[in-house]
Amino acid sequence: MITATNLSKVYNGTTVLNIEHLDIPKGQNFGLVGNNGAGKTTFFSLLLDLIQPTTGNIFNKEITVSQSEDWKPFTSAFIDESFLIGYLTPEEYFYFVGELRNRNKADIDSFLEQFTDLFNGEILGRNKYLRDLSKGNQKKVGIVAALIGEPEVVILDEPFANLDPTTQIRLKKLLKELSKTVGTTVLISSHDLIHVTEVCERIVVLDKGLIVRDIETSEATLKELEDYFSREIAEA
Ligand SMILES: Nc1ncnc2c1ncn2[C@@H]1O[C@H](COP(=O)(O)OP(=O)(O)OP(=O)(O)O)[C@@H](O)[C@H]1O
Repeated sequence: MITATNLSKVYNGTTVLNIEHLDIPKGQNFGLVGNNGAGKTTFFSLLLDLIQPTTGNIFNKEITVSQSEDWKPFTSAFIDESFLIGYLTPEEYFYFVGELRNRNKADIDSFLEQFTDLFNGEILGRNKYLRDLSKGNQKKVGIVAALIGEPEVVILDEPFANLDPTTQIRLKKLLKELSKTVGTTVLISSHDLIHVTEVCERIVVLDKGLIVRDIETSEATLKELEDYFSREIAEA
């Protein structure tokens, strides 16, 4: 579904991402982990054509994302709050995204019913602008909006950050079901090794822009990741 070849991004002479080859098959629940500055957001930004690669290409369903917009109808993402529109209420924002995805208000209203528990009475019908919601509630809106219109590819940067424990548990279930029952290709990044190993069937570790681990998730994965990330502490 998604392929990166010879993909690199260089800022001021520093290579922040360098991926020789990466294939993410359709329907995979794919997790990206790595310390601060490892290149996770850079990879997602390239995939969404928010930045241009220095070298190489990234293909979404064989479409070169930097050269064609044909991937947009089946791809959605929530990277950060800049994806939201602060002066809209959540309802207005969901309807707006719905229009982009050819869904009318009635479609959106019925789509939103499944998120009543997740919203916990704090999102809909409150007449609050998105800019006035808490960080966690903004994130809920962004993630749910990214699911409007049954996208084939969903990209979420740090989806668990700022969410309360109950919402994290609900979100994990939701993300697992997305790939299992609907066949959505789900890409997430996370600093939470427990969440990412629970949700993702494959985990790639980035270190200074390089892929240093590519793991099919198993019972041993959490320990393997914890060992990997504690190695520097152990060496010191
Ligand atoms: N516009 C830019 N100009 C210069 N350097 C940049 C720019 N954008 C990102 N970088 C650098 O690229 C590197 C990778 O950043 P990126 O945001 O992809 O990391 P990340 O893995 O998402 O980190 P975090 O876990 O902190 O979110 C960092 O060193 C960052 O400073």
